[in-house]
Amino acid sequence: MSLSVAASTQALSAEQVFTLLERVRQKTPRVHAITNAVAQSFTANVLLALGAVPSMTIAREEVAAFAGGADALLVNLGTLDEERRAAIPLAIEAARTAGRPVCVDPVFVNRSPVRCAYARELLGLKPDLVRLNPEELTALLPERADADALIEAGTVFAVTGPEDRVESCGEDFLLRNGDPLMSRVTATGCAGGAVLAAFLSIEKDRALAAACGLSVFNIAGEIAASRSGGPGSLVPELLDALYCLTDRDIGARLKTG
Ligand SMILES: Nc1ncnc2c1ncn2[C@@H]1O[C@H](COP(=O)(O)OP(=O)(O)OP(=O)(O)O)[C@@H](O)[C@H]1O
Ligand SMILES: Cc1ncsc1CCO
Ligand SMILES: [Mg+2]
Repeated sequence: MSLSVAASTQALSAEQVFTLLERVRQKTPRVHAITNAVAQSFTANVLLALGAVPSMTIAREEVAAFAGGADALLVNLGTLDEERRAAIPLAIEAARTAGRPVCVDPVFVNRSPVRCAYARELLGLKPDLVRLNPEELTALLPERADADALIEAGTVFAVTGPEDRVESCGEDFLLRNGDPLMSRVTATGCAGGAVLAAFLSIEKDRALAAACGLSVFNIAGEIAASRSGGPGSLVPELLDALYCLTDRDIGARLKTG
């Protein structure tokens, strides 16, 4: 399902992507990630390799302080247990009050009506960005008009898979970096959501931030795949590639438009 309400798909320059990556590295934003139990460690390591700082607590007594003091909030529904259900609205309210971007990853809403209903409530809070797969998008927003209304209200959608689309009320981006091996390691999408949160914290143009963040993550994934023999070695190679990523890497590999 395409969401596009914008006039055209924009190209992205390697300079734009590297400039935003450098801003992330210079600012070292803290991303508070309420993420699933499977993704936690990998997500924290991806943020550190990127040059950001992770915090991950889900304790209801502390989560507002952590989220309110962070530079961005990621809410991932992959293991939506009681503790996370309680923490998520507290964290969103704290991040909103502090004026920080809120990113939502509605993992597996296509597999659970209860989770889908919860995720729709979160959409009512107008997150800055929603990152998801096409199947999750179809389950979450079967009516095109509902998706369009959210986009018009300012939420950006980052739909990932073999190709990635960033859809917004301004510019749209079509991104073609990444490697199929990335989908053979769990939580690459989840960790990518944390990267997007970091980029949204340093750039007010959310669609541009999302496009640059996805490009950085997927170019690192491509480099990692070229150096690894399979999913096991992809993980450390991805962390190393993200940490070492240069303007030349981006210039040589960026595929957009
Ligand atoms: N076939 C592919 N070719 C290139 N890049 C891919 C491919 N499949 C996935 N990716 C990239 O890998 C990353 C993970 O995307 P994917 O859509 O698989 O996430 P996901 O299913 O939400 O993952 P998870 O839920 O396990 O975290 C994205 O950055 C995406 O662009
Ligand atoms: C495998 C799995 N199960 C719940 S979350 C998760 C990580 C990928 O989304
Ligand atoms: Mg996912």
